[in-house]
Amino acid sequence: MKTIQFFDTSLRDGEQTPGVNFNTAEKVRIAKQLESYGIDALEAGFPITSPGDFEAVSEIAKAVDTMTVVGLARCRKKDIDAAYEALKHANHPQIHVFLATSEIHMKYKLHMSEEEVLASIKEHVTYAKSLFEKVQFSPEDATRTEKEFLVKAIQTAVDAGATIINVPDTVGYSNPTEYGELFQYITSNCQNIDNVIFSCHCHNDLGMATANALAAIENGAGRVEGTINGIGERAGNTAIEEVALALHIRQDFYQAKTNIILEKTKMTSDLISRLSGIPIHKTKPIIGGNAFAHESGIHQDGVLKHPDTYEIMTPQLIGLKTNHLPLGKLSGSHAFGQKLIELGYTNLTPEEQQILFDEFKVLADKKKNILDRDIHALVAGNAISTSQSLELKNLQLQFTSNGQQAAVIEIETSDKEKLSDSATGLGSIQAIYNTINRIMDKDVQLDAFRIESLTSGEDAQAEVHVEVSNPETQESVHGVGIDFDILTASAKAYINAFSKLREGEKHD
Ligand SMILES: CC(=O)SCCNC(=O)CCNC(=O)[C@H](O)C(C)(C)COP(=O)(O)OP(=O)(O)OC[C@H]1O[C@@H](n2cnc3c(N)ncnc32)[C@H](O)[C@@H]1OP(=O)(O)O
Ligand SMILES: CC(C)C(=O)C(=O)O
Ligand SMILES: [Mg+2]
Repeated sequence: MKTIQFFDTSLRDGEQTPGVNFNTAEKVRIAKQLESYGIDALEAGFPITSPGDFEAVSEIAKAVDTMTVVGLARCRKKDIDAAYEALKHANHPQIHVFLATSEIHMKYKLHMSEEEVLASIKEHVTYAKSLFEKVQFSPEDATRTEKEFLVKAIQTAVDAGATIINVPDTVGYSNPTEYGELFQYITSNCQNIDNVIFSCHCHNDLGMATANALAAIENGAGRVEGTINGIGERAGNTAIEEVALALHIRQDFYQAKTNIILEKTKMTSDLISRLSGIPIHKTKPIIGGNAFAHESGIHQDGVLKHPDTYEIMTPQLIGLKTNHLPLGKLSGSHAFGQKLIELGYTNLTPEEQQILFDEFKVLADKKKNILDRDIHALVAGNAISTSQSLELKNLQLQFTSNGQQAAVIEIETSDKEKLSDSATGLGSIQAIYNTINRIMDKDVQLDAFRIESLTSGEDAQAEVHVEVSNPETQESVHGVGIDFDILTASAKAYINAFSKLREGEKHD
């Protein structure tokens, strides 16, 4: 089985992500993490670009032990000298020399002819080889380069001493079929390449960076360049964790292994995300927040019965503790029942569970994320409504911005009698409470009103507490109402208090 190497460029191409700027200490920390993650070679920077980049490459060179440390250089002697200086303390130094070979780049950017480009490659790779044992050459914009000329450029670099040839899809233009064929074309047309490692470097402009890297591997690439979380110039680079996991999970197909310690994937990804300030999209493969989350009922039921039904890898494989079954409107009774058990509601009868499940579905239609506290509230709310003799059946409000508010309310008694009426008030809550007073034909006194948000977010559930007293009997009761809507929760709390007053009257 072949071994595929990983060349990480999170600190060089990754730092070309607009807005990303790692300081030296952060870069050293990342380098150490990448070494422990099993990265074979780390492009620590482009030393000529600034004193800061030079210092970071030097510090990483000193800090890293077994991993190869790479410095980038244009085909300019001063760039190669700077890389040499920065890497002089590295245990395993490597230089990466590049020059664009596509007609567009040669004509408009470099203002160089094909002959000048070939001469520059020969001169600078030869010079790099006089200072470094490991020399990598990249024909920038290879995938838009005329193929015969690309082979000439690569052959020139190999003849001058390059032992690693990287084939960049600089602008993310290629697709897996073409990119794979390009590796076939290069390897069958270049000479003396027995000891040359071919490497791929893809950008994600058309969303094909991972697929292209895998196509390169299928066609002879022994090394993959990429970044953690796929950060990088424009739409980013190949995400190393995606290729590493694809090779692992589909070893049957790719017949390849890597040196990556997969269990460190999540912590490595988290570190890059934290220090780069680039959050990971929820649906990002492997490391996105939803990668191991199952929301729909049929999937949740399957995963509860056997995770393999809907998971091609375990969360533990990438260093996560567990998968996640978020509850939402598409969840089913199995997942809901499992959540009730997790939260300690183990004594519910099947009928009680069914009532709660029906209420949960109504809530989930209104609320995007159902949190544990929502379930607690649901159970608590249900306990309130099943124990009370009055239940809110309907509430309608008419709101005017500069006048009296009006409410129409229907209440059902435990004998299934429906009572309804309407009233106005200065505010919506006063209108609701005046209406309930009319329905109950009693003027009680509202002594206290308190509202709490049970969960966070715009769609949080509200819990309303009221203290109500009967002036005739001096009896004082506490009522509570829980609902997604504040005004409904307020009505429920008041009705709950009335239920208690009625209970008290019955017992007198
Ligand atoms: C595909 C990639 O990701 S390539 C890497 C991109 N990374 C960066 O650019 C890192 C940050 N860059 C920098 O700090 C600066 O661009 C530097 C220090 C590298 C160069 O700065 P300057 O000398 O001011 O030049 P500037 O960036 O404006 O222009 C680039 C010059 O390099 C030349 N050049 C570009 N690529 C190469 C190359 N591979 N070999 C030789 N010369 C090159 C350009 O033709 C241009 O030359 P010119 O000044 O003769 O026209
Ligand atoms: C420097 C080169 C390899 C590069 O980043 C690219 O071509 O995308
Ligand atoms: Mg690049």
